[in-house]
Amino acid sequence: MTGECVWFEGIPFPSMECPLEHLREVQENFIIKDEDVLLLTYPKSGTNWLMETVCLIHSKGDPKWIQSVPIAERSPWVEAFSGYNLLKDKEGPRFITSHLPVQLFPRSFFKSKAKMIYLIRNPRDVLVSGYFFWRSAKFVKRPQSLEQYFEWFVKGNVPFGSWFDHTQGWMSMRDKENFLILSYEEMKWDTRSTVEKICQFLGQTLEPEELNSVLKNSSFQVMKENNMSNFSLLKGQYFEENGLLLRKGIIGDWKNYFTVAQAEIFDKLFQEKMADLPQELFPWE
Ligand SMILES: Nc1ncnc2c1ncn2[C@@H]1O[C@H](COP(=O)(O)O)[C@@H](OP(=O)(O)O)[C@H]1O
Ligand SMILES: CCc1ccc(OS(=O)(=O)O)cc1
Repeated sequence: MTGECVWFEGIPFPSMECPLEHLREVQENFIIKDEDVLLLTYPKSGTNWLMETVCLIHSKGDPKWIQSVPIAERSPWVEAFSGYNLLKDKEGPRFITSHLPVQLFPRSFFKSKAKMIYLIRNPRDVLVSGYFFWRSAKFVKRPQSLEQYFEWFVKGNVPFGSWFDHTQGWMSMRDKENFLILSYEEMKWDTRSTVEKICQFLGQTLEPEELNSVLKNSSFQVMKENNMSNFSLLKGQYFEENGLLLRKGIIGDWKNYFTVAQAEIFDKLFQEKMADLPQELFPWE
């Protein structure tokens, strides 16, 4: 194990980019503007795919921006020290990414009209994706086995805390007109319709060939080869290995890893924790 997490309000955060004083500063003093677009996810839900898609929609399918500027500079993570510094002086509409749970998000946001997209994914696939990702990261407590990570995940003892609490928290915004919920699964099943939905939400129109270019340039294979988007620039400082962000990009990989007992524990937990939300919100269930 290298880095440990820092704990803020009962939740573990990556130690390197999210020191305690910084998380407090973000919550209390960062100003969200009405024209901002917020990309909100629990880690490993397809955050970077959504970022790439939104950037390409913004550039009307022209890949120049995504091929020349690192993804973390195009839509910085506000809770990351470096992201915050990029964002705070930026003029005009901003894309802002965040894994923060709703109760720790900048307070100014509750009074703003900023558009928010909350992307969810089957937590079982989130768990497996997270295991392979965090075990190579230098800035969190690394799991030694999937069995260990499963135990941590169901207790919420993983970076950014409990998936269940994160999802419950942000879902409380779901009746707001500036809040769009998407799922990784619908993005995979019908990427074109999902991109059209995002365009409509953002008030952006695309010509058919522009839409085709968005789809092509945000595809798994093209993103995997784009060094501005595949985290290869972070190898060394943040990660031991390359290729962990765009690992498989499929639905249902958890079935290759969970034991029968783990699948049963997870089903029970999901039912207990999410029973009060409409089940149509979770297309994988
Ligand atoms: N263009 C794309 N198409 C499909 N899946 C993508 C994708 N870009 C990233 N992903 C998947 O999203 C997950 C990473 O999520 P995040 O960006 O939130 O960290 C990874 O899942 P897997 O580890 O299951 O492959 C990754 O493969
Ligand atoms: C803010 C720190 C952080 C942690 C993990 C990240 O990767 S991913 O979004 O989960 O792929 C990015 C930033």
